[in-house]
Amino acid sequence: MQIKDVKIVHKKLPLKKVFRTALRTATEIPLIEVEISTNEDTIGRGTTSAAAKVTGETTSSICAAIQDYIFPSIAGSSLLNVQQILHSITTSIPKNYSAKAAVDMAVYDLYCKSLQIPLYKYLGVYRTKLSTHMTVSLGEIEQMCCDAQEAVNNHFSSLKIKAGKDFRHDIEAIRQIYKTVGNSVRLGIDANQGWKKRDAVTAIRALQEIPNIDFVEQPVVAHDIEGLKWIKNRVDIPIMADESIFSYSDAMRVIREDAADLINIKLLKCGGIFPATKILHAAESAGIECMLGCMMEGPISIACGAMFACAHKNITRIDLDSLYSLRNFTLPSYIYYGEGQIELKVNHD
Ligand SMILES: C[C@H](N)C(=O)N[C@@H](CCC(=O)O)C(=O)O
Ligand SMILES: [Mg+2]
Repeated sequence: MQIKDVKIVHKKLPLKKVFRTALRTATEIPLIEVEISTNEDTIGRGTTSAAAKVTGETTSSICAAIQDYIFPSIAGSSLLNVQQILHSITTSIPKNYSAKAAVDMAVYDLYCKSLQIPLYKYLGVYRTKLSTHMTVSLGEIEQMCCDAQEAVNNHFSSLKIKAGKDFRHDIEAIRQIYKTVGNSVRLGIDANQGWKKRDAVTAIRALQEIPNIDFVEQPVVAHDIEGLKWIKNRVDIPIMADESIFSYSDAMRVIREDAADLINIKLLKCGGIFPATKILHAAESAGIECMLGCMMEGPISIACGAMFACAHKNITRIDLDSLYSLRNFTLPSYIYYGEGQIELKVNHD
C-alpha cells in the first residue's frame, strides 16, 4: 500500500462558551481535517487546529506546511516503512508541529487500517478509564467560581484553573474557587506563561495553604527555562512545563536542566503520536510523570490522545476537555466521552 494523495479541509466549530487564557480568547475551534489516501483507496484521517498565539501556526500556515513540505516528504512511500514515514514527517520542515500532528495521525490511521485493527490495539492498552480535568476559563472571580461548581456538579473531580493575567487576582480567584468546591476536587493551576518569576513564587507560596493543588503549569514565558527552574526550586507545589516543551529536544533540555517536575504532552504541540512517544519515554526515564493535554481541538485528535493516554503508565494526568465545549461531535464507537470520564470500550478479540 503506497501513499498517494492528500486532501485538506478547514472549518470552524463554534464553542458553547468563550475559552479564555492568559494568552488568548477563543470562541471557535479552527479545525483542519487531513485525509491521506493510498493507491488502494484506503483513507487515513487526522485533524489539527490553529492556535497561533500558542503555537505560532495559523490555518493558512498549517495547510501550506502540509501541502508544500510534509505531505511531499512521504508521498509515494510504502506503508510497510511506517517508521521511515513517521520520521520523515518530523524532519520535513522545522517546527510546524500542529501541521505535522495531523499528518502523523492520518498515517497511524492508515497503518492501523492496513492491519485491520483500531489504534488502541496498535498502541496497546495499559488502562481503559481516564479521568479528565475540566478547564475553568479566566474571568471575573464570581464567574470562575460558578464555572468550577458547574463542572463539579457535572462529575469532574479535577479542575484546571486558568490564571496568569494578574497574580493578585489569580490568588484571590483560586482561594474563592477552593472555598466553593472544597477539598474533594483536585486543582491544577495554568498560568499560560503569564507571570513574572518573582510574582509566580509569591503566588504559589500564597497558594500552598490550599491542600488540594496538584500542580502549577507554565508559570513563566515559554523560553525561560532558567526561570522555570528558579521557581521550581523555591516552591512546594509541583511545576509543570507546557509551552516550554514543543519538541523532543525541548523536552530533553527541560529534563537535563531539571527545570520542571511534570510535563504536559499534547499531540498538536509536539507533532503527533510518534514524537509524543519519544517525549514520554524520555520523561519516564528521568522519573518525570506526564499529563496528556490538548489544545482547543476536535474529535479525531482527542480520540488519538485518549488512546495514547490509555497506552502509557507514565501518563498520570489527563486534560482532554476540549470536546465538552462543542455542541455536537462524533467519536469512534469504542470511545465513551462521558462527563469527567473517558473510557475505552475495548474489544478483547
Ligand atoms: C483545552 C485545554 N484544557 C487547555 O487548557 N489547553 C491549553 C491551551 C489551549 C489553547 O489555547 O488552545 C493549555 O495551555 O493547557
Ligand atoms: Mg497549559
